[in-house]
Amino acid sequence: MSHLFEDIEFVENPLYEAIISDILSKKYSIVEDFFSTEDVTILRQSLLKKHEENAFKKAAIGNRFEETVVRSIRGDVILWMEEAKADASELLFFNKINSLINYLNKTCFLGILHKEFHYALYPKGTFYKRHIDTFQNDDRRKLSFVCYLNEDGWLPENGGELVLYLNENGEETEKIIYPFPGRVVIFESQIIEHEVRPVNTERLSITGWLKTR
Ligand SMILES: O=C(O)CCC(=O)C(=O)O
Ligand SMILES: [Fe+2]
Repeated sequence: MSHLFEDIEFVENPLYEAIISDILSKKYSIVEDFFSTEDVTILRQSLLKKHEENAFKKAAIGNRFEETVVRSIRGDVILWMEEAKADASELLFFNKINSLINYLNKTCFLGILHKEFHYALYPKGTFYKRHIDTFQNDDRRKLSFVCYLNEDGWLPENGGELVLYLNENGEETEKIIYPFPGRVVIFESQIIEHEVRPVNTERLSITGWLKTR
């Protein structure tokens, strides 16, 4: 039977395998250095340049078609990324994402057909209250993906922790995740409630979703 597989080019990727095994066992995965220090610097510069050009807008709740800006729920400003118009730094980002998606589709049959990503900047004093990443009218988001673009040396007192609310043996526990540069957090969009605690220092990231259909 082995000849059936001879034509399929497949190289096992230990990093992606670790992500898959985490998600299967605990619904989330934390990956250090998904992006190298150089990649993070390039992506941070891209974010800051676009922010200086006033391209960001206040983030809304609801999907792109039913948006309301509610500052008491979320205070970040965002800019949606367009792969078709990606510059060199964004291509670097999308190349890594596409490689991960291809791997997930080959190995897990997740059927990821679409993706959406935005830059996010949380000004001092802002937060994103506890929520889930899917909408009543749209359940296509399967995996949430957050990548932190902060400077090296992010301190716990800077705030801005991502808190995942997990259910361990019927009890709710909090998984506290600091937004260290290069760190990526991936979790099941339809299951994991989470929040961003108030930030004391501007906090930079790219957030996105891998979607079906
Ligand atoms: O920035 C983070 O850590 C999470 C952001 C988030 O939950 C969202 O944008 O839906
Ligand atoms: Fe979220």
